[in-house]
Amino acid sequence: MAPELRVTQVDPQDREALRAWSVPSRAAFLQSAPTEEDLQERRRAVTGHRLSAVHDTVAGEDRVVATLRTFDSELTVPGSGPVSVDAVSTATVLPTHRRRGLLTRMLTADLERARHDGHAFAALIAAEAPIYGRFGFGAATRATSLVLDDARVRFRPDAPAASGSLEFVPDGRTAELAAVHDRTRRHRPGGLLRDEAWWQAAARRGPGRWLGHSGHVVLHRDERGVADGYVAYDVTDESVGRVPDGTAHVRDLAAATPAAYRALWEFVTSIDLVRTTRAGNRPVDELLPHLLVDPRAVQTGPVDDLLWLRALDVPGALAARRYLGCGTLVLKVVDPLGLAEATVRLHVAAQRCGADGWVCAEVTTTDAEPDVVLPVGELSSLLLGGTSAVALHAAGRIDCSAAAAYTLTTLMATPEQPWCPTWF
Ligand SMILES: CC(=O)SCCNC(=O)CCNC(=O)[C@H](O)C(C)(C)COP(=O)(O)OP(=O)(O)OC[C@H]1O[C@@H](n2cnc3c(N)ncnc32)[C@H](O)[C@@H]1OP(=O)(O)O
Repeated sequence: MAPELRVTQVDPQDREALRAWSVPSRAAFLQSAPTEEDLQERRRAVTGHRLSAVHDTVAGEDRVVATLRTFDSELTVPGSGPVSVDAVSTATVLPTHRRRGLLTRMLTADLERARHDGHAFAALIAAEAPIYGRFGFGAATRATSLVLDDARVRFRPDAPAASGSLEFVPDGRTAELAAVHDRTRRHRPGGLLRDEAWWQAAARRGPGRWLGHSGHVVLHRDERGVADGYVAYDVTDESVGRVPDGTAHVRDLAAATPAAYRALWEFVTSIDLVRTTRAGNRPVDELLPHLLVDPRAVQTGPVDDLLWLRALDVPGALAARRYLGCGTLVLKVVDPLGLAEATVRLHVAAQRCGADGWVCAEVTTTDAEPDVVLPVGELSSLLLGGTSAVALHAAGRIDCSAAAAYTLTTLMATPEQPWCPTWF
């Protein structure tokens, strides 16, 4: 980085500093300069976050030319619920300053800090797939889209029955939605904490927001009146003449019980004047097709990566999750940034089994000959159970025998595919 460039930390409560910080972050994401309202909202959203800025002198003035935002969050890992994670976002560089190493400088400094602060993981959503592998991140969750032909959606007689009740949620009333999400995000690997600021931002409307301009939220309650699911959806109308042709766009659907899951999908696919239901960012192993008489009423795809993970402490990351298989492997983890290099023995024995079937691993550093040599990004993409070690081995990305790749695949496997429904 050129000597005239300086890195500072920005206080979100400093109005002018936040305005200067917001210029590159909006320009790089192809948005216009921030309005007063944008700034107010941004301040609420980033309070308590770490904001880095790179400054340059441009036409004699000090200007922010690059940004990075990180904050402490929680990530659900297989079998053991949420663990702390360094969440990385708003990595932006003005187009006039790209490819001069500014992202590299900000991100490596933050990862070193996060490692020092005791985080075993960092996580981000990558704008483009080629950017973050060099920093030791690997794609750890995938997501897909669904298109439903509503007229063909009929539930099988053996599907869980819909019980309980449904109600529209008035704008801004997010407390019960937050409680439902908090219940559901703890079960599937890849779930992330949504804090109060996330829900405050969700309550506001506009283009690109959770609910867009004209979305609705419907809450499901069980028979005792406890909220256990919701669907947030937007509707567009493509009707021509008197032939109704509306589309419901599911923005978010969370269900803590099978009854809520069925009731919410049944509701959103049976709205009058709506013929098609679309849903984005859904898990790749969505249950819905299995519940239908005609599973082809649901068209699935394309599938894309979503959450990228980076182990910062290899023994800590392996010990944080639980396992369903058993076996022993020595893993040598290579790290391009030198932050998490380690050789560890991962031992999962059946007798360490918990009541729910998940097993704690014994993870010890060792100087034994490794069974598997792998880059930290590849390890990170295996950790939530969404990537096959057999596939990485076949692609030449991890160095081991076919038998060791198989053992690693069975050790890392999870009953449900990891999924992250939360953008940040
Ligand atoms: C977590 C998030 O916030 S994701 C959002 C990322 N931001 C965006 O997509 C907004 C638009 N893009 C940008 O602001 C910038 O181009 C950034 C942030 C992606 C990259 O910033 P830069 O300062 O240019 O990156 P930097 O110079 O440190 O590049 C490091 C390396 O990554 C490579 N790289 C950087 N961006 C990309 C990319 N989009 N595609 C492929 N390679 C890339 C560079 O070529 C360089 O490679 P090298 O070391 O082999 O020379």
